[in-house]
Amino acid sequence: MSKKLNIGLFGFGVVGQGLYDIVKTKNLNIEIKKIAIKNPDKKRSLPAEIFTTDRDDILNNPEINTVVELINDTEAAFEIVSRALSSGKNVVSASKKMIATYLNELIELQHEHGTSLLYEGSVCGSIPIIRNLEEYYDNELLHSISGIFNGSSNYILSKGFLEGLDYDSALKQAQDLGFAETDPTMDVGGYDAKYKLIIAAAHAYGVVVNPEQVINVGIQNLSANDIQYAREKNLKIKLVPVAKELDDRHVTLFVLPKFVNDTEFLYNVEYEYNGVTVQAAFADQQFFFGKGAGGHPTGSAVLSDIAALRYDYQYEYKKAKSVKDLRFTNNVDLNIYLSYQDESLVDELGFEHIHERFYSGNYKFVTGKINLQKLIEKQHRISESKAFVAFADQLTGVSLAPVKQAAEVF
Ligand SMILES: NC(=O)C1=CN([C@@H]2O[C@H](COP(=O)(O)OP(=O)(O)OC[C@H]3O[C@@H](n4cnc5c(N)ncnc54)[C@H](OP(=O)(O)O)[C@@H]3O)[C@@H](O)[C@H]2O)C=CC1
Ligand SMILES: N[C@@H](CC=O)C(=O)O
Repeated sequence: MSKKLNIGLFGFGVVGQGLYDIVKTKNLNIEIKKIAIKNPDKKRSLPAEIFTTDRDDILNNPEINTVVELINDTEAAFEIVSRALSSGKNVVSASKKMIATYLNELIELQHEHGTSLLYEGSVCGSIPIIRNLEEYYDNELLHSISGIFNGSSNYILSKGFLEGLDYDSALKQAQDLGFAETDPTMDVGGYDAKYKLIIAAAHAYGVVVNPEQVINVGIQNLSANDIQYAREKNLKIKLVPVAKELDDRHVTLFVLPKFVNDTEFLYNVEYEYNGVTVQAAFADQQFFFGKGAGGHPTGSAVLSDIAALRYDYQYEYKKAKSVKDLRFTNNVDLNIYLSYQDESLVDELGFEHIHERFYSGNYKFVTGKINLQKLIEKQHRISESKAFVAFADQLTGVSLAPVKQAAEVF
């Protein structure tokens, strides 16, 4: 018999309400006892007695054994989750920024207090990728994980590419549908996809990477010329996070827009759908597909975690224990496309090879091989000068850069 879960829920927005809708249709051995929210004056769909603005009503309540954290405030979420884990309560969270930022601390708290933190809903909404990376691929060597990890930016790209809708209107729709973050720069700037990538990489490779070390370039500077370039080559542009093992000691992570061709699974992933491509040594290529944003899809993943807690499920971070020598690096070479206005940017980026250069009126682009570290150094410059960068290759083309001779380094 599974144990009864008495839940204290933090957050009753898109995902909190979505979870509540699903829970009430089920006859599980779980009960939502109290819901903490921020604004006591907001109109709610449930009786006032269930709500509180005092987090202690949940955290200090001995009857509540499980906390579900679904709020949009990273620091408050970390405080709530830390206190819950430290006081013997298991936690389910979907707050990817909080989890990616504080993953080492959260792993430590679980070890120290013997409590469990599950977060399937934090990565690609309804797609069960974390538990698969943790359990199913436990003994598999994973060459790469990549995909579409952000529903809002994919929604905007699909609306533009398939329906010709302008960027601002498509973003407004993504916000109205509850897909976008409170600050949508998180979505369109590739931050949200990066947080999710970092969480996935911890389970796939056992490396916990500081978000500040990982480049994220978004879709804000995408122009009609870039879309036209893709169309003419029968390509689509998607925002793609990549984690790739380069050799048995190095793994790299980056988030860049990518040209995707029609033989790739991601080509047909549209709107708020997400997709995850796993390239494994023995299983070869596998693809996971599902809704990546929205109250009910995310609520379904949160509920699956809650149900797993009835049987005391915990992540073991198995790869972290088994793979000791793997290190994160940005010292990789990759092929990119850069469309730009400011000619000096191309020189500053120091391409290793230029494959193609094009000038016509106000549309200029270059394709070539570059060191990722160079892109990181010039990231602000690229964004300020309204240049657009995309990964223009397959993952097999991403390689560890040769170590420079001392004379070249200095
Ligand atoms: N929307 C989506 O599709 C997905 C969202 N997520 C993540 O889930 C989390 C919630 O997202 P979402 O539901 O969209 O956000 P919303 O903005 O819709 O809702 C946020 C909720 O958090 C509450 N809240 C904020 N601060 C506090 C606090 N200090 N104490 C208690 N409650 C607080 C708000 O209260 P009030 O109602 O009073 O304003 C609100 O109910 C975020 O971390 C998001 O990144 C993950 C996957 C998908
Ligand atoms: N803002 C996110 C919500 C889900 O994680 C997205 O658009 O994917």
